[in-house]
Order: sequence, then structure tokens, then C-alpha cells
Amino acid sequence: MSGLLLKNGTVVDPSQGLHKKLDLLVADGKVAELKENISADGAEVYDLQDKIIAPGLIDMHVHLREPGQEEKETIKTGSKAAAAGGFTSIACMANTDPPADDVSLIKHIQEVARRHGIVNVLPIGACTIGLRGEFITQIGEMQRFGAVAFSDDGQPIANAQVLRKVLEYAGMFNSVVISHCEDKTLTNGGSMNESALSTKLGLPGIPIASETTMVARDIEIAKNFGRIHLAHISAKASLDLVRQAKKLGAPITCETAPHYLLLTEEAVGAYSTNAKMSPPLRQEADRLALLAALQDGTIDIIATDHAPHTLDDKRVEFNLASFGISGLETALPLLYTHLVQTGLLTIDRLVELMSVNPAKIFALDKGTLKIGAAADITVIDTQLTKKVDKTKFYSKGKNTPFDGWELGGWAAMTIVGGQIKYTPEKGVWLKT
Ligand SMILES: NC(=O)N[C@@H](CC(=O)O)C(=O)O
Ligand SMILES: [Zn+2]
Ligand SMILES: [Zn+2]
Repeated sequence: MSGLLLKNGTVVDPSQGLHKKLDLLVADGKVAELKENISADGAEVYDLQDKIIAPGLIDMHVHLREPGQEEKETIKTGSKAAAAGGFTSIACMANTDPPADDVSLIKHIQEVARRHGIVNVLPIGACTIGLRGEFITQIGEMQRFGAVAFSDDGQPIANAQVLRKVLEYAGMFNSVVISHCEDKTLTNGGSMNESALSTKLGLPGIPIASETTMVARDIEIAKNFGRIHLAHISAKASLDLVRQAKKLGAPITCETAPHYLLLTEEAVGAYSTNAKMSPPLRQEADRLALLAALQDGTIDIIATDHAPHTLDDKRVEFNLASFGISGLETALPLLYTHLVQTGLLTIDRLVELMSVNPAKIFALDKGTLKIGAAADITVIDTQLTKKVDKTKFYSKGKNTPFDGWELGGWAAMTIVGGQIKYTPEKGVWLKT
């Protein structure tokens, strides 16, 4: 028989409460066997001693920029970056040009992704036409053709009545709406966290209230009209609201991104535009609150908010630079090194946050290594350490504040639908 036999690795699969040294056999694109001492004639055998075998990581917040801004990223380069970063599935935001606000765009993204066949690319449909926050898109149709969630990310839906209608409509199809919580009138052209530091640097600040007022509004709207997933939470005060709302049973989930867990506004330092993103990096108390919220379950998901930009978009005055950082190729080693190896999170919890929970919240048939499941698998190297080198990124976006960081926990193998798509030795394996 053909297939892949993964031997001697430690299987970490919180969907089955598993953390155990087991062999795993992949056949016909599926998990065929999971037990001790498997032998299978004809299968390619890989010795995964000192490696972790996890259900494939799922990133629910990625900007792929195609169509329209291919100089920043394409579906192909973003998919390669995902595979190299250990992600088997990525959900791409609708703020392309034109935005993914109708079925033809959803189909187009899927077709291009399928042609390249690297990772699963799951399109997110826009909530409103042109992301303008006025007229609702054909949510049901887009879902029927494969949109996995709906979001105007990049823009808030400022009009609460529009958001209500979006939720009611998406709710009819059990689809989740992802909200970019930002009150633009409070952001008011700001470019970093509003604080003593922003004053010192002479940069216009973005107050925490720009996020929290919208988190509070969204919670109230969710309680009354339907489920909301809050994107890129950056502030302690937002977490306090979410924690309280969850206690009361509000249909709210939320995510944060690696940079909010590992950096503060201090990273802006000497006007480093690679530390500029929306929402902005906050302060140490916020960072610590985010870590605590990962532990107590207030935060459900870690997503990268991979936001690639060109050198020219970033090599300008701080206030003029684009918001966002390239995240797909650093997320796993950053989190493994700084959260798992430091003992802040177990590897099991990290896999929950990056695979099991995204699958659960967005009703994806993924996030598990149960027998019969699609063989989307991330193998993590627990021994190798090396430096982040942005010049080696598959992503066109070299805009990272983490260049040169020495990290462990890199992807040792990314398997999608039973096929190896990435190993450090051979790089991304393209379709032949
Ligand atoms: N996060 C960012 O700083 N930028 C995102 C937009 C967004 O996620 O809101 C982008 O599209 O560049
Ligand atoms: Zn956003
Ligand atoms: Zn985003």
C-alpha cells in the first residue's frame, strides 16, 4: 500500500485528549491508523523522534491581497508562507481589490488556490458591498459556494443597524461574523497606542477606547442578534468586557495575534514601521492580561492577522506607513518558544488555540487527528533553533518586527490532505 507512516513522534491532539507517543498512518489522504508500533508495507516511513505531531494549524485571519494588490502578496505566495509556517488551512479576509463581496470572487479565490494546491484556502466573504458598511452582501449565496465566515475586516461596521442585519442574515446560515472592533472617530488618524510614549515620539495616538467602545457595542448586539467573533483583541479592557460577557452567556468568541502577546508599544522605538499595525501594540499590562486570557479561556483563538505590505508601503514616515505585519512564517516558533517553552501554556493548549478551536468555532471539518479525518497534520521540531530571516520568507511581505529573533518550535513537516507540502530540507513542495 502507499501512504505515509509517521513513527516515534509525540501526538498532541486535544480533540481526543491525546498526548502520547504514537505512530500515525496516512492513507488515501486520511488518518488511517493511530496507535503504537504500526507497520505498513509500502508506506513512506518518517522517523519523527523529538517531534510533535499535531492536527494541522488553522489561521482564521490572513490577508492574501489577491486580487488587486499582488505586489504585496498573492494566493500562491501566501499559501507557500502558510505551509512553511506549519499552517494547513488559512482563511483569507475580504479586503482585496475588488473586495470579496460576491460569489464570483469567492469562486475565483478557491479556483486559484486549488490550482496551486498548497494549503487549504478558505475564503471569508465581505459583510457589506465594497466594505462600505452600507448594503449587505449575499451572505447565503457566498456561504453556499464556500465562504467560511463573513467580515469587513480592515474596516469596522460603524452602523449598528447594518451590523444587526448582517448578524441576523448570517445567523440564518449558522455562519459567524468576524468584527474588526475600531471606532474610527476615536482612532482619528492615529498611528500608535495613545500614551506617554506617543506624546514623546510626537505621533498621533490611538486610544484604547477606540477598541473597547466597539467591543462593548458588539457584545450588546451579539446578545440580542447573533454570534460575533472579535478579531485581533489588543487591550486588557477589552478582555474584561469579553470575560464578563462570556460569563453571562453572550455568543461571543475572540482572537488575539502573536505580536500582541510578545511585544508592546516600546517596539515602535525609533519609529520602526514594522511595529505599526491595527490595532496598535499596547502596554505591558495589556500584554500580561492577554497571556492570562489565553490561560483562562477568555481568548479562544490565536490568529496571525498576516498583513503583508511592500517595502515602499513601510519605508516612509511612521504616520504614512501601512498598518500590519507579515505573520505566517513566525507565529508557530514565536509562540512555541515564548509561551510553551517558558511554561506559560502547554503545547496542548497552544494546539487548541491554533487548530481545535478555530475548527470548532467556524464549523470546519478539521482540527483533529481522529481516524477517518482528513490528514492535515503539522509536525513541530522541538530541538532545532534558528534565527528568523525575513529575506528567506516565502511571503512577499518582509514587514516583520521579529527579524533576527532566535526561535525553536519550527514546522518540521506540513501535510495537507495526506500530501507533504513542506519540509525544511526541501522547502515548499509544489504540485508536479
Ligand atoms: N491589521 C492590520 O494592521 N492591517 C490589516 C487590516 C486589519 O486587519 O484590520 C490589513 O489589511 O493590512
Ligand atoms: Zn482588522
Ligand atoms: Zn486583518
